[in-house]
Amino acid sequence: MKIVLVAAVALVDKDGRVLLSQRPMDKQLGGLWEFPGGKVEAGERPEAALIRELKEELGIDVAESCLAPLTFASHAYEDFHLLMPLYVCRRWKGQVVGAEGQAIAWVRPLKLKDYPMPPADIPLIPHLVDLL
Ligand SMILES: Nc1nc2c([nH]c(=O)n2[C@@H]2O[C@H](COP(=O)(O)OP(=O)(O)OP(=O)(O)O)[C@@H](O)[C@H]2O)c(=O)[nH]1
Ligand SMILES: [Mg+2]
Repeated sequence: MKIVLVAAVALVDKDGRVLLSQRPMDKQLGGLWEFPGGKVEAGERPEAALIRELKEELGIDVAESCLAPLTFASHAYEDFHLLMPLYVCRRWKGQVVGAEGQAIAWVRPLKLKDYPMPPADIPLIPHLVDLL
């Protein structure tokens, strides 16, 4: 089984809300709400991948020192195994926008369950509820 490494982040605002981003309808798991991030490219560090994806997807600048590891997802999809470290970040530069046209939402931890998420993400929610 191919292991795919994806770096993701829970951006947390001053009110303790978490940012979710809606996957484009035409992609795998389209329409589901996910943590921003993406695939780590060959030779790339996960933190660098995340900083790159945050710029591309949300238009913000994040310093590596502001990425704190929280937990990870390990999930068997039909065609690959997802290994996804989840960081927490409370500081960034710029205004968070759906830079690729996607919907975004700031969500209170206890409301995360109201947003349909990929199966790999479900076990991550209690960690955020505990933290926040
Ligand atoms: N970013 C992100 N990906 C997730 C989450 N949960 C989850 O199962 N995934 C899966 O991890 C993979 C990440 O792929 P992606 O499509 O976001 O990758 P990417 O941003 O590099 O985009 P691209 O491959 O279209 O360039 C997808 O298979 C996606 O379904 C999540 O919370 N955030
Ligand atoms: Mg992505």
